[in-house]
Formats: sequence, C-alpha cells, structure tokens
Amino acid sequence: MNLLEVNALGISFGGLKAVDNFHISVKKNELYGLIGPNGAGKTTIFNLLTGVYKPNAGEILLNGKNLVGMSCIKINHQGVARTFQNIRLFNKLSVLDNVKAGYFASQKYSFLDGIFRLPNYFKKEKTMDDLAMDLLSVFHLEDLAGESAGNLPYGKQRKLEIARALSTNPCLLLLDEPAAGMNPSETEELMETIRLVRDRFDMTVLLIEHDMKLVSGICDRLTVLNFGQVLAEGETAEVLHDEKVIKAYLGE
Ligand SMILES: Nc1ncnc2c1ncn2[C@@H]1O[C@H](COP(=O)(O)OP(=O)(O)OP(=O)(O)O)[C@@H](O)[C@H]1O
Repeated sequence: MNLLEVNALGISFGGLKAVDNFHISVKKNELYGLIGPNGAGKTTIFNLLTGVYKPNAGEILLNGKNLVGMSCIKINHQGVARTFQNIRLFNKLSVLDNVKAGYFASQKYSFLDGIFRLPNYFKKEKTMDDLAMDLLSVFHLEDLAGESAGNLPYGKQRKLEIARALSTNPCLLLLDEPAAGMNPSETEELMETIRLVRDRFDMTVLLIEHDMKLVSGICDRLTVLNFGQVLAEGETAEVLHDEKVIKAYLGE
C-alpha cells in the first residue's frame, strides 16, 4: 500500500479550478517532488493535504485513511507535518522552545500542574527539553538552543523549521520550497539534511521545489503540475526529459 494516495482531488476558487482531478501515489520512504510553473496549484495541494482547504472533490488517503474533512490538527495527529514557503517560526522564542512547541500535544500536563508547578509539570518539561535537544543535535543546532529563532541565519532557520515539523512525529513531511532564497552551498547542505531526515527518521517526504539541482539531486520520483492538472509523473530523470515538461516548465 502507498503511504499517500490521492485521487481525483479538486478545488475551485470562484471560477478558477486551482486543482483539477489531481492524483499522486507516494510510497513509504520516498523523496517525491511536486514541481510546476508559478500558480500551477502546488501550494494549494499542500493546503488540501493539511486541511487548510477542503476539496470540492476527491480523496486523500494516508495509510488508507481518508483525511478529507479532518481539521488541520487532526491531520497533523494522523502524521502529516509541513514547512512553509516563507519560513514561519516563532521568531521571538528560543530555538529550543520552537521545537518544544511541537511536543506539547504528546507531552501534556494539566493547567493545575503548570500553575502550581506540580511534579508532573517538571517531569513533562524535562522530557520535552530532552527530546527537543536530541532533535536539535541531529541538525547540529544544539549549541544555538538558547538563541532567538529570528536571529538564526536563513539556512539554519530552515533546518529548525524542519526539526519543529519532525517534533510532531509525522510519517509524511511536506516541504514547500525548502531551498527558496538559499545560496548554492546552503542548498547543498539542505539536500544532505533532507536525505538525513529520510534515513534517520524513516520519513516519507513530498516537496515542492523550483530548484532543479535539488529536485534532480534528491527526488526519486516527480509529478509535474500545470494549470492545476498533472502534466507528467514518473522517475525524476525521465520526467525532466519529457518534451511537454520542458515546453511547459523548464524552457526549451
Ligand atoms: N485562497 C485562494 N483564493 C483564491 N485563489 C487562490 C487561493 N489560493 C490559491 N489561489 C489561486 O490558485 C492558483 C494556484 O496557486 P498556488 O499558490 O497553489 O500555486 P503554486 O503552484 O504554489 O505557485 P508558486 O510556485 O508561485 O508558489 C493561483 O491562481 C492562485 O492565485
């Protein structure tokens, strides 16, 4: 069974069919790319997969369970986490607290535990600190744990966003243009990070990206979107040499 199976997915905004009859099948542990021209509907698909938008048609099966109609939080609890095109960290919070934020759902303590600083409060806080520090060390961010997230250089903010997404213990990670705004050496490092995330966390990754070096360097398979519809899909090298993909997106 595929980890993610999407069939006949569609959404319209007014008269615009932003996503139309979209399908995709992603296997467990795949690094899968979703590419296409600006405005093709890629981010809209992420918004559908994460429950930000409700589709007009279609189904989204994660491990066989239909996510359509579930809230964003419920979908996250099912195992879908994402990062955003424009980094969305809690800039004023520390690096550590940004990651800890992801653990609150699994490491709950009561209002009274918190107010009266009961033993359970310290126990859960310590567990979250330890988990968050472990995660930060995977991304070589542990020395920056006390720093405000907003003070980190761009490449490290991206890593922190990925770490925070992983703290919710997902099985599917959605990365929206992770290399946007990065210089070539940051992009190179990001490729390593994404591979590490797949291998170390047994993760399946679906990513939107315009950087073809990153796409061809790490994606096992691709789907190309054009005007909300699937233009091509398959093995990365094959898709990138497809005449209609070159014409519609990559340039001749
Ligand atoms: N909430 C909305 N209301 C109206 N139109 C929307 C909404 N969200 C997306 N759209 C439209 O849907 C289309 C697809 O947009 P989307 O952002 O998904 O494209 P994209 O492929 O992610 O583009 P880019 O590569 O530039 O990020 C665009 O025409 C966009 O204007």
